[in-house]
Amino acid sequence: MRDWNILEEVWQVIQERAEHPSAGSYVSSVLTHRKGIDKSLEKVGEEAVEFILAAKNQVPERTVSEAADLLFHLLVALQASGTDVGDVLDELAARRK
Ligand SMILES: N=c1c2ncn([C@@H]3O[C@H](COP(=O)(O)OP(=O)(O)OP(=O)(O)O)[C@@H](O)[C@H]3O)c2ncn1[C@@H]1O[C@H](COP(=O)(O)O)[C@@H](O)[C@H]1O
Repeated sequence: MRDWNILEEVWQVIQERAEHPSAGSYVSSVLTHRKGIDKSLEKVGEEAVEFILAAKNQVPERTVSEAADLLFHLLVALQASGTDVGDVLDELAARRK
């Protein structure tokens, strides 16, 4: 089974960027965007559509790449909305049958 720690690592970097915005950081640029949370939500929407198209058209490399974009932008949007990813994990765990 693959190591899922990368999701936690990326989440930690997103927290770090939120607490200490830095000039060259893409995450900081999204979190401090003039559109506010809308920028982050737009990215989730865009990447979801791109993922759907790649999967629907059965293009494996693009499906992987767009899924990574979607997961990344979902994590950024969780941060932008003040949601703790730990609560999302708890919710998934509570749904286990
Ligand atoms: N996983 C990612 C990641 N995936 C995509 N991107 C960036 O997302 C940007 C958006 O690309 P798009 O083509 O979708 O969009 P665009 O039209 O160019 O830009 P916008 O729509 O966002 O304005 C690109 O600049 C990519 O580099 C990412 N930027 C950062 N990360 C992770 O976040 C960490 C922190 O990054 P920084 O905040 O840049 O230090 C990195 O170490 C990575 O782990």
